[in-house]
Amino acid sequence: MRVLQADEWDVWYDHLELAFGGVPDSPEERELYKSLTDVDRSLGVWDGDACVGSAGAFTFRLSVPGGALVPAAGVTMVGVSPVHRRRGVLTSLMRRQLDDIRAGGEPLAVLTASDPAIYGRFGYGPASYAMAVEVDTTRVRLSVPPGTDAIRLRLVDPQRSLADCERVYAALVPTRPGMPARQPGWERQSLLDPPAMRGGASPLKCVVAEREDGEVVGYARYRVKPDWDLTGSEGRVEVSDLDALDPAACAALWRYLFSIDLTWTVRAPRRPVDDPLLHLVSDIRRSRPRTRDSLHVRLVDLAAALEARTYGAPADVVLAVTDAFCPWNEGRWRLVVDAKGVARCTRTEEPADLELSVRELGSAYLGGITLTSLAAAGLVRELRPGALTETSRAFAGDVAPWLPHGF
Ligand SMILES: CC(=O)SCCNC(=O)CCNC(=O)[C@H](O)C(C)(C)COP(=O)(O)OP(=O)(O)OC[C@H]1O[C@@H](n2cnc3c(N)ncnc32)[C@H](O)[C@@H]1OP(=O)(O)O
Repeated sequence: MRVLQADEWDVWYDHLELAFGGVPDSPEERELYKSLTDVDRSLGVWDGDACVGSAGAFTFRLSVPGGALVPAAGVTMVGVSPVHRRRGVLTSLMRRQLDDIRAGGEPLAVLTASDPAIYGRFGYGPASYAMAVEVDTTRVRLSVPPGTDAIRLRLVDPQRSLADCERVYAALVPTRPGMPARQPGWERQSLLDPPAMRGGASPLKCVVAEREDGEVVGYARYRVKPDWDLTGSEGRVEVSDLDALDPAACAALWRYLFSIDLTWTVRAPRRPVDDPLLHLVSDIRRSRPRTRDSLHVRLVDLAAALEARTYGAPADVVLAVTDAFCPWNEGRWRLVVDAKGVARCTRTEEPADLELSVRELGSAYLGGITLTSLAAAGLVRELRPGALTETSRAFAGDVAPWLPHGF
């Protein structure tokens, strides 16, 4: 195993495509990910001159409860050759990678898992969910808040409107945990539009929502997939992004997407689980919400991570943490949260109030999964009566964490 050389990237990426089943990315996607790869953070495992294992990391800053942006390694491009699997190659990549992340001083590692069963053993816990909706717009109506009619919508070129949309995105990042602040080059990901990614739908379109003074306060990117049968048109709107800074802009964008001629369905595969849409639709059942795990979080430097976020209620608890893969986090930690929600986390010899693994702390970290619910599953143990409620209330957030794009 060794750090990748820049001129090995294509062989390394060919290996990764093979591990994922062998369907090549479009040239546009490949070029984008090549430009985004941080070669110095990419590991390759070689058998002779064949690449048989890979793992990479993007250098992200992730929003956490309270709005701070915390350095986080965005673990990515993990793959092991089909003929080298189940011999510990992934385990050795994870070992090296987490040691490197720790040495580099990032308190967090985050990833989206191809298979949710893979990463728990390495201390990652699912911390945010994504909701997919598929709304039958022939039967579901939207009720919109006052001010919606004052929003002006403009269909714009996705590329030319990018700066306005990025301003909206940047304003949202500190308001919702789990969003990566945009790093240079990543804005291109949302504009990726090779014909191979469209599945028969139109090229990517962009609609922006403006206030009366012309300020852009929201946008949606989408494609239209026409479909015709004997009864007429049954087209679909496929929403890839929708971000808005106020309720009126949000409602105006959804109302537009619901009303596109010749379409019957609006499909949005990656929405926050507390999306306002759920409260605007007349029929939540016919909006068919479904959830899945999204961002998995690993506390690499437990104390730094816990001090980097703020908390919703004061607390003074001792956590007994197990962490077999990163034993530097093991042991008892006293977490003291003051009235402003600011925490100090220090090692202690005092008796423990709660017992849990680093994985549960990762799950609760962004405020979307409660320690109480993890305790109900037997994953957190309360050793002092009252400590569970106290800690769970402190960790829980008001806004559901959300990862708006894959990586
Ligand atoms: C962040 C990302 O990039 S996610 C993408 C992950 N990559 C993929 O899914 C591509 C296809 N799959 C692969 O490349 C490989 O099978 C990998 C990377 C998932 C696993 O690599 P391997 O080298 O086989 O893993 P390794 O031998 O280290 O296994 C470690 C443990 O994880 C388990 N494991 C490995 N893959 C899986 C899985 N998909 N589901 C459940 N458990 C798994 C192994 O059984 C083993 O458990 P054990 O220690 O109890 O025996």
